[in-house]
Amino acid sequence: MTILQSLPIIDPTSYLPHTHLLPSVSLSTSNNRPSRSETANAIHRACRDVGFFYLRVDSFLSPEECNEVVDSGREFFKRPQEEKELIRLEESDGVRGYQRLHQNITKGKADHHEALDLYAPWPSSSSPPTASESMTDSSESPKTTLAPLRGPNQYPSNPASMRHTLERWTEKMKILGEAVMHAMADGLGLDDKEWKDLWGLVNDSFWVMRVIGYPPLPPGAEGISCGEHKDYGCLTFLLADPIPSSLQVLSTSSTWLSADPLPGCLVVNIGEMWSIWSRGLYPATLHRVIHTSPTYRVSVPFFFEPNYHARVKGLEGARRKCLEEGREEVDGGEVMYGDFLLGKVSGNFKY
Ligand SMILES: O=C(O)CCC(=O)C(=O)O
Ligand SMILES: [Fe+2]
Repeated sequence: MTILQSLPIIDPTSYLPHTHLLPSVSLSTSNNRPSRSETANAIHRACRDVGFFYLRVDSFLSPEECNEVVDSGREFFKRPQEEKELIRLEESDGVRGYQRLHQNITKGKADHHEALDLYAPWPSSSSPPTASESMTDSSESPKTTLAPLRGPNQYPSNPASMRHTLERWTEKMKILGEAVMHAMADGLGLDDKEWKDLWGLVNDSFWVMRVIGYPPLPPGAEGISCGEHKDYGCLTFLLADPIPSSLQVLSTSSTWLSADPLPGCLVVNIGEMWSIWSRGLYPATLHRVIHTSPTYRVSVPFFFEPNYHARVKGLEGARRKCLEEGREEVDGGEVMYGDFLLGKVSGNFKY
């Protein structure tokens, strides 16, 4: 098995609509980028062998717009605690809004970070709550009458531009989501009809965005900045400030690799829904954050997820690919993404 010292770098330019490329990327320079088949093959290897990769986005995102997102988070976290608490989770549906330091729990342990969590608007066409969608019987339930995930997003008043900055970022991430999904479908060898079917499961993504602030871990303290976990959904696009050695990824060779930010790149990883679609060929990778450097760290993961009501199960194309590569397929069953997500978020916070 190859021991990877660092994460692969994938350039999705050939899958991005030309109209969305930066003006500085002329047709001639975009022709120097990898072809669709080169990108698709590279993404297949990255998803199969590592589960994490760098996505080179310098043809699509300017350094200024990336900095603006991180800077707005940094500004927000500097505001007085009482002001941040005005938009705490409990003011909405218990999952949208500001969470204070240690409010997020991973595997029973409090994480040393604060955050602002946002979700796609609740799908208007959806049916009334089912029993599995209610967490009102939990002793940990927030003091809110709104069912989880059904409340409004909450935006800070300071900085006032943050809402607009994050909404613009969301639109960009959705375009990137389509490009990377398409490259993955090609990498897996799906035909056109199979790609369209897959796209139909993510074309109204129930996305999630977190703006996370990490104070340094106190020296010698027990605890972790963000506990070891797999992401729940489809694809995570992580934008982080340049502080190295914070995010760590468990490689298939069982060593922790540092996924340090690279200029012009986002860090991307695949979540559990891709693990099911790919029949285990693309395992969702364990990762964690241990932030000991003395500088306050800001990261902004955008989770490009399936549609809320998408039914996710192993793809036929993945079965063919497993056979072709002589790999055993893993049956991950079938889940309704929204149910799966609710099961996860309802245990995430201490109120
Ligand atoms: O802050 C990071 O680098 C990663 C955060 C993360 O893994 C998550 O929120 O799922
Ligand atoms: Fe994560």
